[in-house]
Amino acid sequence: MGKAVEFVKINKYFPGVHVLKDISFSVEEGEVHALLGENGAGKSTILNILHGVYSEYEGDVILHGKKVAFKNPNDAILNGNISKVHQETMVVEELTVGQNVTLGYQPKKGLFIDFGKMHRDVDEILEELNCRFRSRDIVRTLTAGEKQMLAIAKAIYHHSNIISLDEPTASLTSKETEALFAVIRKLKADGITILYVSHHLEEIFQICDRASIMRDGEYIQTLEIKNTTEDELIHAMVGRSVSAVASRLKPCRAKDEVVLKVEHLSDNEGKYKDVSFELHKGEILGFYGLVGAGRTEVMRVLAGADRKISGNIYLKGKEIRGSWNSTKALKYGIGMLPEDRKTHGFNKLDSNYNNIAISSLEKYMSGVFTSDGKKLKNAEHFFQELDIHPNKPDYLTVNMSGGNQQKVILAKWMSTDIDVIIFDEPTKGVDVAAKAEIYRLMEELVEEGKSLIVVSSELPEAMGLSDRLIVMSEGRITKELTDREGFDSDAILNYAIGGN
Ligand SMILES: Nc1ncnc2c1ncn2[C@@H]1O[C@H](COP(=O)(O)OP(=O)(O)OP(=O)(O)O)[C@@H](O)[C@H]1O
Repeated sequence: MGKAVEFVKINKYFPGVHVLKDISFSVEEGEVHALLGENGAGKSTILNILHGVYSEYEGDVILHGKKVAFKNPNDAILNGNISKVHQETMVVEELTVGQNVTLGYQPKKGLFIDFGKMHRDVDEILEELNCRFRSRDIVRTLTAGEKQMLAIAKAIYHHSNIISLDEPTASLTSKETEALFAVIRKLKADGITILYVSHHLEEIFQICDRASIMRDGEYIQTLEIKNTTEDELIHAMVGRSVSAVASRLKPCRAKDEVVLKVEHLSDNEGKYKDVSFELHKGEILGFYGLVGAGRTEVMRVLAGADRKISGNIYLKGKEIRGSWNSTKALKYGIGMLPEDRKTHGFNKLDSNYNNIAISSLEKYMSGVFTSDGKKLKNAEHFFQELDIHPNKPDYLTVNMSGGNQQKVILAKWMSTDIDVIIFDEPTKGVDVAAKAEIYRLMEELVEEGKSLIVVSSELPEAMGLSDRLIVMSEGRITKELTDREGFDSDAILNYAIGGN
C-alpha cells in the first residue's frame, strides 16, 4: 500500500500566532489514522489545510503521490476525492436525505433533476452503510447519529477515498457510536483511508491502526496502536502522565441546606415530565441519561434560557414567580455552562476578557464605565489557573480551539458570584489534561460552598464526579441514587433505558 496523505513541512500562521510548525507525517492508504493532541494542538487546523478550508499555508500536501492545493472544500471533494465529516453535520433540515447527499450534484435527465435515479443511487449507499433511514426521508426527522451517516453517505456519493472524521461521536449515543464504528471498519475494508480526531482514547484503541500526535503546533510522533498503552499515548500528547478518570479527592458531605428545589416541572411537548428534585449547598448532583432523556431541556429552564411551562422552582426557599429569563436567573444566583457552547456560551464578536467578565460587570466598574484593565487582570488570573492556550486574554474567543473555549466559559462562571452552576456536558471536546483540571476546579467550587449540577452522557464521568446521581429516561426521573459508594454502572444503565 502507498501513502494516501503526506504532509511535508507544513507551517501555518494566524495573525500573531504560529499554529503549525514544520509538520511532516504521512497516512497510509486504507488505514484508520488518529490525530491526537491537547486542545489547541492544531488538529483541526491541519485537517482544514488538507480539506481546502485554508488555502494559505507553507509546505506541501501530497495525496496518493501528487501535490495538491485545494481552493476550498468543494474543490477538495470534487477534484481530490477527499471529504470531511463535521462534528455537527451541516444539513438542510427541510430537504430529503437524497437532496442533501447530492446537493448541487444531482443526476440530471436533460435539464431537470432525475429524482428517481437520485433516490435509487442514495438508497443503494444507505443500504450499504446499514442505515435504517432512506433517501426520501426528510432530514429534520433524523437523529444526530443518522445525520452523521448522511454525511458519510455524501462522501461516498462523491467517491471520496479519504474521509476525515472530526470528533464524530461527540453527539452520538453508544448504539450510534457502535454503528459508526461498523461503518468505519467497512470503509477500511473497501480500501478507504480514514483520519480520525477524538479525545476519547478508548475509541482510538477500538478502531485506529496508528496515531500521529501533535503538541502545541508541533508533530511529536506516530505510534502503532496495537503496540501502545493508553498511558504512553497520554504521555506523548501531554508530555507527562495524567489520570483521565473522573474522581473526587474529597467527596463532600453536603449540607442540609437546600439551595434549589424543583417541583413537578413539565413542558407541554413531553420532553420532560413531572421532574422534581433538590440540590443541596456544597454538593455535585449528577444527571445521567441517554441522548434525548430530557436533561438539557430541564437545565435550560432552570437557567432561564427557556420558558417555564408548569411546575415550581425555589431558589434558597424563595419561589420564582413571574417572568423567568437568564438575566433574572443570574440575579437569583444560577448560571449554566451550556452543551452547545458555540451558539449559547459566549459572544462571538468579543474577546476572551470581555466574555469572561460579561456576567459580573459590576465587579469591573471604574466610574460609570467598565474598566478594560480590571477585566484583563481578572482574565489573566484565570488563564493561568486553567492553563488556557494560547495565553491571550485579548484574543477573540471564537478563534480559540474548542476545548479552550470551554475553559473560557468556565472562567466566566468562576468569576461570577453565583450559588448554583449547571454544567451541561462540561468535558465535551475537552482533552485529557484539561478534563482533569476541570474536575479539580469543580471540587474547588463545591468546597467554596457552591452547588453544582453536572449533566453528563459519559457514565464514568457522572459516577466519578457526583455526590448524588439522578437518572432520567424519556423525560422522567427514573432513579435518584444517594450513596456514591453504591453507584453501580449496570443498574444505572438500566434506569437510563427506563428499567427499574
Ligand atoms: N481563525 C483563527 N485565528 C487565530 N487563531 C486561530 C484561528 N483558528 C485557530 N486558531 C488557533 O490555532 C491553534 C490550533 O487550533 P485547532 O483548532 O487546530 O486546535 P485543535 O487541536 O483542533 O483543538 P481542539 O481539540 O480544542 O479542537 C489554537 O491555538 C487556536 O487558538
